Amino acid sequence: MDGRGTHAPPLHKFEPLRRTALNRLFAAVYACAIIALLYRHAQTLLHSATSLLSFSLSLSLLISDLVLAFMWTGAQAFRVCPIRRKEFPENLRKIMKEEDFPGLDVFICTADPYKEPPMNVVNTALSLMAYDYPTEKISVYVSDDGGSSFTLFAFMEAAKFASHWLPFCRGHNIMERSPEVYFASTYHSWSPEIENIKMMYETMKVKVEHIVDKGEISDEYIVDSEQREAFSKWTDGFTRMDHPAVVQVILDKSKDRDVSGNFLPNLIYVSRQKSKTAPHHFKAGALNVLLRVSAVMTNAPLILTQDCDMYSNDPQTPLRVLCYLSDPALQSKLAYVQYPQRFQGLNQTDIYASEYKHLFQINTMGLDGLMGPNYLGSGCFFRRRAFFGGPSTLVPPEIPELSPAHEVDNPINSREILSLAHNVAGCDYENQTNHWGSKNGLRYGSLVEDFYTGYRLQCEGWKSLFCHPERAAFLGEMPITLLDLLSQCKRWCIGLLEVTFSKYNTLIFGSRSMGLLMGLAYSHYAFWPIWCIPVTLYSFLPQLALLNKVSIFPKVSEPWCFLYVFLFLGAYGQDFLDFVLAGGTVRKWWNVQRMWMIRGLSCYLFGSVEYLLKSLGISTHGFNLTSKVLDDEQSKRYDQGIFEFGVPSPLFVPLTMAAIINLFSFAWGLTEFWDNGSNKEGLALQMVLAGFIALNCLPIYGAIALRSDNGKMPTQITVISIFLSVALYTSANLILKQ
Ligand SMILES: O=c1ccn([C@@H]2O[C@H](COP(=O)(O)OP(=O)(O)O[C@H]3O[C@H](CO)[C@@H](O)[C@H](O)[C@H]3O)[C@@H](O)[C@H]2O)c(=O)[nH]1
Ligand SMILES: [Mn+2]
Repeated sequence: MDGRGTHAPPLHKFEPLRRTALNRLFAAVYACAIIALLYRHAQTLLHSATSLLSFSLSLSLLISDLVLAFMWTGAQAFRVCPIRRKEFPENLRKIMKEEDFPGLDVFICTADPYKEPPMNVVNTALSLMAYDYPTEKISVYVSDDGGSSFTLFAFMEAAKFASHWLPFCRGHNIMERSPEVYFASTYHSWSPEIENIKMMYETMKVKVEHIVDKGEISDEYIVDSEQREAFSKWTDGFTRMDHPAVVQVILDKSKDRDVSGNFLPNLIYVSRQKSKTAPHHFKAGALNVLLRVSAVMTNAPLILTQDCDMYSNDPQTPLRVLCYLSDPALQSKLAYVQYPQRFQGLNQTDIYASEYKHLFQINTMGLDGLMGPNYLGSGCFFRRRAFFGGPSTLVPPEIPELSPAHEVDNPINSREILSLAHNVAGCDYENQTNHWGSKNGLRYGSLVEDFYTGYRLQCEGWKSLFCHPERAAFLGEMPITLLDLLSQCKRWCIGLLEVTFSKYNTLIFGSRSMGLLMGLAYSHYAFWPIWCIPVTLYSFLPQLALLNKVSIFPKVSEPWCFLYVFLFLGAYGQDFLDFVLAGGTVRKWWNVQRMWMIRGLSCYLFGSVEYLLKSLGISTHGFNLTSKVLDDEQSKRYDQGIFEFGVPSPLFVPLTMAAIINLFSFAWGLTEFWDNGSNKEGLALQMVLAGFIALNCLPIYGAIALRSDNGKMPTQITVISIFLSVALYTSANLILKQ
């Protein structure tokens, strides 16, 4: 299983996870249980055909369980053969000379100087420029969709700072190469040298933040004519949605040196042309522009795509990638090596489950044993060639300069190169052919361009790999308010449905191109938002039935009851084990299952509805950027593990209604009939379910009734939810009491 022959030292290895055999056995047992359940549903449905009411009740339960069964089936693909890899970067230099390392073009995307403060973007860029990799092989391209001169200014400052920072990092062999993180950490000793570089950093930070606050770059900050010329592009008519392309070489590796005399990597600022009339395809469009601009300027065979908030936490990261890329056995079909997305600043029990451990770590290991993980948008090293057709069918770009095989022979700052770079960053450029976004580059048509692009590449026959070292390779940020998190998740849902309802449907097209298992795995995600169907139905139907003493689950004395208990405990239990074995804690797992319920009642639901409205042409939606700015008060509450509502958003309404109805039905059940009721046995499971959901809703009750801070549930939402709950209860009464 070694990556090399027997003589050379190994560069990587992998081993299947030990639980695989048990997983398969359990899947077989659980599948039988699901079939039994469906059989029972079919029976009840036939018997209930007499009354419309009981028929629709049974039908709703059947639909819910069909969705659950479908999602379960998809999830099995992740459990068939999960593997864990390990690489040995220390052996790399024994096999390869540094001169033979491939060039690396790093792409960083940013889109708004207010939601993504330039200093954060700069920190990310510096951490990547300081990789333990030959500097003359690195080029960092920053895509600024915010078209902000402040971001350009910040990078001009960062370039000066880099000439001190890069040699400093290498000299001291530090791990945290994001200056902000390094200076905030407390475990290094202090020396005059460190004090000095810290001062430099602070001065730069103050300057950049001052400019962003003030909203203009005053003359005193512009030091030379080159800078003046760069900023002169920001004329009066320049807005973020309408402006010409700006491509600015800030550092040129052929002439800029750091303070110790070594070359600095290339650093290029790109703000693609925008026009109100041309679609810009959000991040996918931005990355395609970088793909072309970088092709013209450096055309490195290796590309790292990175979100602006995901800084490097380990300078060896590109070396690990080389461990795979240099393996001739993998080379020909390997499109990308994906690192997991991991986050910093999450609170202790991760109340919003923003770690997405299943999505980013557990399931990805499962996919790794099949054809490879899906693309996660950030922390991913691509082979440039993968963007130009399948492994054996090259789809050449319209001009030879963009071809992955093209060798750049002009200096990046030459007039020819710059003019071509501006040309390929134009908003009409892609109209020449309609290959971009469909056959070349990142794929258009979905708000989750990462998921969609990885999927399409794998359908073309490309493979991918998951690289998951213990020390996080990158650390990023997740929203700290519930609304931000749910809005992000809603955007993902809309994007996923766009894939589901395209001609590249993951079940049909996906299974045909990649085989059933991969098709199912991708479908598990593409159909993600339909979780809202069972979650919503199970949060309301059994409870409303309970309030009317209508039994919808088997009696506790019936054998069928065991089936329900087994299905519930089996699913939750296996999920729990998966989570804990991947290093999670019990409290975190509890929060994950809670958030699953919350998302089912909010973003999955609203995402599906919004997608529907959009398909009918009633509304439109775009890429609402996740804010990376922290509010002090909110941060404090987040750190204490308190849910943040605060904003009156419709997303909170179904959730609050479910909280009210479950509590009410559970309490009513307890007091009304539990002592002397007639159908205790028939209603017991409904009681348990209502109790379980109410337990999950504890933070919501707190937010409604006990809190007075700004993050509590807004009164409007409480009032609306009570009103709607009463309406729901009354109509259920009328219908069920017929
Ligand atoms: O028009 C746009 C919109 C976004 N971005 C950039 O895209 C990145 C991701 O945006 P963010 O608001 O942080 O979205 P998230 O939901 O946190 O990102 C996740 O989901 C996205 C797909 O929805 C993927 O692109 C990301 O890689 C993945 O981390 C950021 O660097 C943005 O600057 C652009 O460059 N142009
Ligand atoms: Mn993000």
